Amino acid sequence: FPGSYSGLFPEYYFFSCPQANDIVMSVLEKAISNDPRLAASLLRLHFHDCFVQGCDASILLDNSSTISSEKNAGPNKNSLRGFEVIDEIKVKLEQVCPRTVSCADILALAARDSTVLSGGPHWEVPLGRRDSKTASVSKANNDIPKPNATIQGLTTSFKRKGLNEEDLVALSGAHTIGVARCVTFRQRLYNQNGNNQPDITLEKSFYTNLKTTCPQAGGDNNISPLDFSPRRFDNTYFKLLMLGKGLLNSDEVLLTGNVRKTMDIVKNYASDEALFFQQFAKSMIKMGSISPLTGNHGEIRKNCRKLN
Ligand code: HEM
Ligand SMILES: [Ca+2]
Ligand SMILES: [Ca+2]
Repeated sequence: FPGSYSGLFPEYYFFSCPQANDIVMSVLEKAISNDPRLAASLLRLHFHDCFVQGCDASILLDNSSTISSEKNAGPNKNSLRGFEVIDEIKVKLEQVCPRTVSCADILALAARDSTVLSGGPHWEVPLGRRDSKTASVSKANNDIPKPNATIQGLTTSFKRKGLNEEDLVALSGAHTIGVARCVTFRQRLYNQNGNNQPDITLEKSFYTNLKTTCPQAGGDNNISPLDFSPRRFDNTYFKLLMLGKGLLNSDEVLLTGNVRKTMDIVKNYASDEALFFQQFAKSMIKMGSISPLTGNHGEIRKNCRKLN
């Protein structure tokens, strides 16, 4: 069952590569101070990995004669970032502990460190994932939720991964950092229900401002922050949902989707940041445990972009 006990544990590299965690952190400290958005991009990479075939670094494989890269799937194309930093970490790890630390574990550590470096909670990352020998564009298209999803669509797609409403709301809180492109929220501004009307749950001044960033035609790649403190991992995201200032449809419906459970959780996180941090850490461990490859399954890639 996905999300249940996984065989992963934080001390996995205790003897084989005790420097692993420090190497990941030291590369990220530098990279994120040069480009703060990288924290958001790396957190998202781990999500888009885990939701497709499990946390197996399938997301990192480039096109080749045998691989059709997930990077070209709808939710990923022209959207994912951070691959070069993962490469940099992998090169350093191969120098110190060759063929030992998986790319899937690098993604999990990078997601945690990105959260910490942005001011969010710390958790011990269970380790021991191995890397896939396959990728799936079709699963990437099917299993990663869409920004115009309804609350039912979101709960269903998370349930399929063994994640409940609590996980859905807490993990959506990752949108406390980073940005989204106009194409991902345009529908809400101009044609929410096929009637050429905006989403009525959008707060008026927020709506007016968004229209200047995201015109009805053109400007597809113009970006807007997912919350008003897009470099700071805090609970502002949930406070904004309460004000009708969530950027994506999938954000706002956590409150307005008429599901009592998610609604109540949004309110709790908006008023209690510590509670959000605590649940975010728990849910990240759960998400990070989706169908890992262990034992003699998969491999430890030398280069995260290709099979050995
Ligand atoms: C609940 C369903 C979710 C949907 C529908 C969703 C959708 C999106 C979309 C459309 C974007 C903007 C992409 C673009 O402009 O190209 C985005 C950005 C982002 N997402 Fe999600 N997301 C969801 C859940 C998550 C989860 C679970 C995480 C991590 C735990 C996450 C982390 C992020 C981050 C950090 C960004 C900003 C990335 C950057 O600035 O580079 N999202 N998401
Ligand atoms: Ca994967
Ligand atoms: Ca924030």
